[in-house]
Order: sequence, then structure tokens, then C-alpha cells
Amino acid sequence: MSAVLSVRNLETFYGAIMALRGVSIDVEEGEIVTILGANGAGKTTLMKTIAGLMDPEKGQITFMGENIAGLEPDRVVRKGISLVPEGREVFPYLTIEENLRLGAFTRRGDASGDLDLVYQYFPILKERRKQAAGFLSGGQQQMLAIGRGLMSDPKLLMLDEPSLGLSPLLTQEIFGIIARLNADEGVTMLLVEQNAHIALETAHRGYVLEMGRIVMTGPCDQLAASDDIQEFYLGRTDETERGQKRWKRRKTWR
Ligand SMILES: Nc1ncnc2c1ncn2[C@@H]1O[C@H](COP(=O)(O)OP(=O)(O)OP(=O)(O)O)[C@@H](O)[C@H]1O
Repeated sequence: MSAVLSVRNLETFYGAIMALRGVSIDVEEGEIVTILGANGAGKTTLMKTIAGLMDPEKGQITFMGENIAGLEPDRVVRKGISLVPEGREVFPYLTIEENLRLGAFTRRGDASGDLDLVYQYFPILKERRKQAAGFLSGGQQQMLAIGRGLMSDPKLLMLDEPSLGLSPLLTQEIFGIIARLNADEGVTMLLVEQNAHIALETAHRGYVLEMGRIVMTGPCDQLAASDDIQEFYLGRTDETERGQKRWKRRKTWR
């Protein structure tokens, strides 16, 4: 395996607010890597910085051996990184197929092979391809957003909170498709997800981001077995004097 993406000491600011405080992560070819973290930890900022939507103040982003830090977003897409943003933004007045074709704007040749692949994984999109995207349910819009992300034939697909606002059943369905895209098509993914249960089940490795810093990393089975992860992210509630334990453990977290 080789590192497709290598982020080193990344610092990103919103004005005076330092959202990323020296973040380093790697994504190897064929992996699903997840970033866990509470609200405001900096997960979206990390993805936006990698995608070129925000400029880092410091640090390197190496993708397929090339430094891409600070490149314009369309250049980043052309290099092979596709971001499926939080909130599944689709163009409601365009048809499903038009939405999908927009995802292929960076492709030179014919994108029909990619369209077939998307329809193979999301048959409901094929069935409804002539309808306006605004009529799709929330789960179907998320499928469309992922499908559009695949249309540029990315070497790295970044997914920001795919389960947001979806029922547990739909979340299971979408994560099942994410896992199959990885296992069968070899799509490498960076996954930000608040639902730590499903993220740790689906991904191979993970990082825990807290207040702009990586505080923990490892294979997902190890992370899932850790007391800290169980308590903070998997909602284990069998602790007595929880508040105090939490505070003590925090002191030894790093
Ligand atoms: N537009 C903005 N202007 C100022 N500060 C911002 C802005 N967006 C995010 N921040 C701050 O940057 C930090 C990281 O935010 P970010 O959205 O990356 O976190 P997150 O981990 O993705 O959280 P969430 O799960 O809520 O999306 C937070 O402290 C947040 O308040």
C-alpha cells in the first residue's frame, strides 16, 4: 500500500480562530479512513482545506506525491479528489441525471461509464433519472450527492457526514453502499462522521480530532475497543461518577 494522501502539520484559521492546530493524517490506497470528533472539532475545516475551499496558513497536503496545498478547488478535483459536502447540496431544479453529469465537469471524454457505475450502485437514481432532484427524499439526495462525487472518477472520495439527518435504516443502507464501493471498486475514502458506531464499523483506520488536534489514531477495531472512545464517542453509560472520571481521563488522553 502507498499513501495517496499525506497531510502534515496543517494549520487553518477563520480570521483569528485557529480551527486546525497542526493536523497530520495519511490515507493509503484502498482504505476507508474516518475522522471522528465532536461538533466544532475541525472535521469539516480539514476536508475543506484538503479540497482547496480554504487556504491553510501552514503545512503540507501531498496527494499522489504532489503538493496541492492552496490549489484552487477545481484544480484539486482535476487532481482526483472529490468532496461530497455536508448537507447533500443538490441542484433541486435540475434532473437527477443533470446533477450527476455536473459531477463529471472535469472529465474530458465520455462520462457514460461512470454514470452506469453510479446507476449500478444506486438503482433508484436510474429509475428517477428524468425527475427533478428536489423531489427526492433526504436519503435519495444523499445518494445523488455521493453519485455526483463519483462522476469525476476520483482517486480519493471525501464524505462529510453522510448520515446527517437520515433514519438509522437509511444510514445502514448508505453505509452498506459505501463499503461495497470500497471493497468492489477500490474507491479510497476519507470519511467524516458523527455516528461513531457506523464509522468505526465501516472504515479501516481512524483519527480522533479534538479542538483542531489529532489526539488518537489506530485501526478501527482498536479504537472501538478503547475506553476513551467507548465513553466519549460510543456512548457507554455504565460509569459511576461519570463527570469526574471524564475529567481525569481527559488529563491522560494524549
Ligand atoms: N465560518 C466560520 N467562521 C468562524 N469560525 C468558524 C467557521 N466555521 C467553523 N468555524 C469554527 O472552526 C472550528 C471548527 O469547525 P468545523 O466546522 O470544522 O468543525 P466540525 O468538526 O466539522 O463540526 P460539525 O460537526 O459541527 O460540522 C469551530 O470552532 C467552529 O466554530
